[in-house]
Amino acid sequence: MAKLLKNGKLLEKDGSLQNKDILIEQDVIIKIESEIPEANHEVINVGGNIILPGFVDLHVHLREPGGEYKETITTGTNAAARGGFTTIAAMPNTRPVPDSKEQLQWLNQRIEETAAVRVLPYASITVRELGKELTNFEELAGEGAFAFTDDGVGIQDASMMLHAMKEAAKVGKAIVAHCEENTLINKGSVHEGDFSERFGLKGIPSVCESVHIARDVLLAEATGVHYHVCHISTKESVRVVRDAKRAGIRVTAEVSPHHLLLSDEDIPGIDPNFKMNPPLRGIEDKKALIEGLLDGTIDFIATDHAPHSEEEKSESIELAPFGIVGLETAFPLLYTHFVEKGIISLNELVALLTSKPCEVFELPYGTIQVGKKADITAVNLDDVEKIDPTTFLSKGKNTPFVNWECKGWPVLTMVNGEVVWKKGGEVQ
Ligand SMILES: NC(=O)N[C@@H](CC(=O)O)C(=O)O
Ligand SMILES: [Zn+2]
Ligand SMILES: [Zn+2]
Repeated sequence: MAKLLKNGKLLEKDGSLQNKDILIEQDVIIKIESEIPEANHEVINVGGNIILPGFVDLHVHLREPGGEYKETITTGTNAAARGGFTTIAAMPNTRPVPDSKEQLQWLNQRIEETAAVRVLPYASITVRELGKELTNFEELAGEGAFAFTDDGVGIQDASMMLHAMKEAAKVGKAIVAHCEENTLINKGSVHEGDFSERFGLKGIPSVCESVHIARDVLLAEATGVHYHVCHISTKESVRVVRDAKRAGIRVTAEVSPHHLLLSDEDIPGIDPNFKMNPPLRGIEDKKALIEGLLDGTIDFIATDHAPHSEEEKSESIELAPFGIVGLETAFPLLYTHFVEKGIISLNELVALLTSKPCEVFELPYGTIQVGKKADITAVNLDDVEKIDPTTFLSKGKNTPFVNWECKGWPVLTMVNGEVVWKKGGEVQ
């Protein structure tokens, strides 16, 4: 039976909201009109809420295999569905790492059996992400690797990166880079700046990230590969990416909601729920990230959802792992702090979470159109709620945004024509 989404308001390109019904046959949108008769369709009433393309998050840690106590493919994708995300890309810093055909086959099978939303698996650049030996890019691409990354660690060796880029270019895949120079980390757990000085903590300097980006854009120029920068965080990094784009180098970048919303000035005290990699930088960095997002230097937003157990996050600031969760709070936070405050339009925010990442990685998702997959998120823009980690479907409760009051919460998420989540918490 075809499904009919009724009573939804579609966000048009000019920013206006139009009452539209959407007819879905199997997993595809077959008709969008102001009034489609109910006939014998299965009617899904979206109750006057706004209808958006399902959100796309190309930077998510699902932790399975090996870290199931932090998150599983099931819990992580349920969290994605609750956050309105219909397609996510899974980072490979798992145990084992998807660095071989067999591991990637296993992962794809597991995704097929247990994921609530579409999951695109990354493969690693180096074997076990150890930075010593390249993986077999051709084999991994053949097995459906979305792109290549060693997220969690930087590629230290320039010649390793050069060879990785050449291999990635050959198979037509991107190199997605966690940029961190090990000799500059300084054993820090926060940004090297006012906060680290005030609290007498070791700090990670901005150059720890930006020197890798500067090196890599030149390597990207030499190889012609699509080079994508993960979780960009410093003003110098933004400048390097801007200049590289101007020079015609094929570089793209993502930024996380937390780096757009917070700087080290906002850290209330020593608290591992404010510890992530890269760290929250200075206020000038935050401003540069927003400016970079507005002028197109930064291409899209990705959460870097990084769940950890409460036990791990209760360790000292030095010992607690880096990372915070993001899937269930991204849209309400960004809507409240950027759209409601008039910094960007709703259309722009939605594009940064949907069509932009899809354009960058040539994915056929991220828009609501006849003939496309029915990946749809309905959002109640008037709903005001406080962020409460005890309600998260993610196993990870590690967020710095506890009790933040936000407006604009997802109410229904559909992937491939199937409702996978509905407000009230019930997972479909
Ligand atoms: N971002 C983080 O702070 N942590 C990530 C690793 C990463 O994204 O580099 C993790 O896997 O926990
Ligand atoms: Zn990373
Ligand atoms: Zn990450």
